[in-house]
Amino acid sequence: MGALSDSSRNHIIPLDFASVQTVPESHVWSESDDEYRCPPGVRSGTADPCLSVPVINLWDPNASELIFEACEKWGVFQLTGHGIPAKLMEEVESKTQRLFSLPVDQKLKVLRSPGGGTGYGRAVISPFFPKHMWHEGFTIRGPPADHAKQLWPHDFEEFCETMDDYQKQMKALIEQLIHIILKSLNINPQQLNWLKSHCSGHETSTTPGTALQLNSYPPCPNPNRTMGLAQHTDTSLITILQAQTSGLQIFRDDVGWISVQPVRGALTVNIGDFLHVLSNGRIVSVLHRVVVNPVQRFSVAYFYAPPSDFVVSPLLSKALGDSGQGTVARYRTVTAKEFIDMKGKHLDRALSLIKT
Ligand SMILES: O=C(O)CCC(=O)C(=O)O
Ligand SMILES: [Fe+2]
Repeated sequence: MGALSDSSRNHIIPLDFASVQTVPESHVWSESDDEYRCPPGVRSGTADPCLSVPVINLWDPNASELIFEACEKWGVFQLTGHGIPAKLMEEVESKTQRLFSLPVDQKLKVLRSPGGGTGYGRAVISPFFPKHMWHEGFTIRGPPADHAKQLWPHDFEEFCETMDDYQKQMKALIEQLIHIILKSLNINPQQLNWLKSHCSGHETSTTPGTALQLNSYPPCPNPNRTMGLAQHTDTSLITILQAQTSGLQIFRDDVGWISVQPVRGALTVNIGDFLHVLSNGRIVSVLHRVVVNPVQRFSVAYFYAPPSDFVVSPLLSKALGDSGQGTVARYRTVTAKEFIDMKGKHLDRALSLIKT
């Protein structure tokens, strides 16, 4: 491997967390990094501890209204009654733990390649921040067999089966949620004609773009001076997160950072940029980050985006018109791929770059 690719590799390799006793300077987020810890003009620290993200049961007769209200006000909610078997959620969690518990030289066998979309490595948003994050990740797109065979040559099938099953169930749940939200917006779901397209496991320009992101936030000797995952919005229509431990915080303009206290068995549903644009800004694309605990934390995020060729623009409807937001498109038209590329170059400034 040449010198150039070695240095790009180094930008992807996470710290060997097991071998450090103190937090290295490269991972210390100080007061002067506050502009990265907090949106401009807002004090760091957390908001009213009594304020909490809505918890919605999908079986509630008013679930559709409650979901839409949460999307407009919060851009995030915890979902119970979602129908994902507890056993599958436990298996995904334990296989995630097993992966991150491997010795570092094993994990490096499946290192993400520079510019690549799958494998082990630092958060892809890392280059936008001055300090490194207390985090290691593993990204899966479609069947993870190639990487799993490298990690566990003799028993890779179980990992693949669990992750495949989970991805299928997440996809179906997100499509159900998108239907509910489009109905509330009075938008005909046929405008998104790829919804419920058959999942062959292989993505094309006409199938939804999906990814499963396994995250580990290792135990930290000085959690107050580190950042698990710096603030960002997701480049998805919807992201579904599974995590048993606290650490996720979401930002609300009117109150600041709020911790999401995981409800047992619930999944956290985050609205991403694409749904924000399709709703002409009516639905919030939630800004979020992860703070570090003294104990290790794992999370699993499933991202669902439109097909790369899909032309994304506000779907104006009477419902939007009624609120005065429907008559003028607040975002210009871009393909999903163009927007993803803009996000890769500009991160959270990408949305403002497509504002009309
Ligand atoms: O770990 C979490 O709770 C959040 C992860 C996340 O935001 C992401 O992977 O985009
Ligand atoms: Fe995220």
